[in-house]
Amino acid sequence: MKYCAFTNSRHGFRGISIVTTPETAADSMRILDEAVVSTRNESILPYKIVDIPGKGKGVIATRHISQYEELMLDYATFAVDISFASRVPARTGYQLLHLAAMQLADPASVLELGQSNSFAADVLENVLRTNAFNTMIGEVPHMALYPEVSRINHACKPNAYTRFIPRSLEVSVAAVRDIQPGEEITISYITIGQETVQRKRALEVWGFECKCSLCSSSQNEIAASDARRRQIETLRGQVVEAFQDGKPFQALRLSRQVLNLLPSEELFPLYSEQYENMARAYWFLRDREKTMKYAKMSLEVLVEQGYIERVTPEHLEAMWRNFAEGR
Ligand SMILES: C[S@@+](CC[C@H](N)C(=O)[O-])C[C@H]1O[C@@H](n2cnc3c(N)ncnc32)[C@H](O)[C@@H]1O
Repeated sequence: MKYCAFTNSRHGFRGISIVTTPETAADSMRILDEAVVSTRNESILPYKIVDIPGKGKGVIATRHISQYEELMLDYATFAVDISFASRVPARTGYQLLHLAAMQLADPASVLELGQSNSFAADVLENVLRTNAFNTMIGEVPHMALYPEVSRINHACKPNAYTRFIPRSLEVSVAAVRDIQPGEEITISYITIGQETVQRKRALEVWGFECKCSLCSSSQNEIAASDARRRQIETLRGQVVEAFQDGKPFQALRLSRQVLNLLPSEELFPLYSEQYENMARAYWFLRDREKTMKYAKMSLEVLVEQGYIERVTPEHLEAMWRNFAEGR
């Protein structure tokens, strides 16, 4: 398999270099050939990058940020085909990675990102292992670096979340809840809502011991949070079983219990799922009015969270289809 370093200086804030196959490059004209140029006024950004004790650099809010407000927009500057490392001899691989970085107008925007991986033999391998997010370019999995998002530390009860747009290798960060000036902005690097043991296991690939506020709280608080998370997971599973057993009233009751527990763990991304479950239950009970009410509530959460622009008849029809087909 042949890999090359392709660069487009007119992509996002800093241009982009992609180490990939010529086939993937040919399928990625939008990213590699078109100008996706964004400018911004740095002086009005609602955050700044600072040193955070015990975590290297991090991002803090410089003003109040409202729930679901978009607080950061970033573009991938560097991307590498995931199969590259296993298919190319190490030395050739490192050379190509460095060539790709040097083709950028500002190689330091990549080379100076955080490095905390103890197994990496090269600076760019370290940067990738410490900071990259998985993303698809066309149909092919790649690792991608978003220099500013890369400065956001992980928290197990994060106050922000990422929304990726693979088509343009763009990512935006929005607030899970209101964020106060001076508060550190955090995202979750792993699936949200897991208990301590599962989180530790999932974070092993990142190679750091989590020092977020939840993991640094007292044993009692950690145990209480774990118990609530366990209960939420159990109830979510029971909702699915209730539908499988044809028990919509039970599903309704369980979904309400999940909804009551979500705020204590700040698991706002799960609201939409539970409102959809309630719509599904009322659909089985042939209550058209309530089906519509909860279907709309489910979709309105997605609008607020910035995943869709508005609730359309097509969204609702897709939901009815899913209910009818048991999906
Ligand atoms: C994507 S980078 C985040 C920005 C990084 N702190 C920097 O200085 O550029 C990920 C690295 O930050 C550190 N980090 C992130 N979240 C952390 C946390 N909750 N506790 C301790 N270290 C953390 C770890 O070294 C991790 O490998």
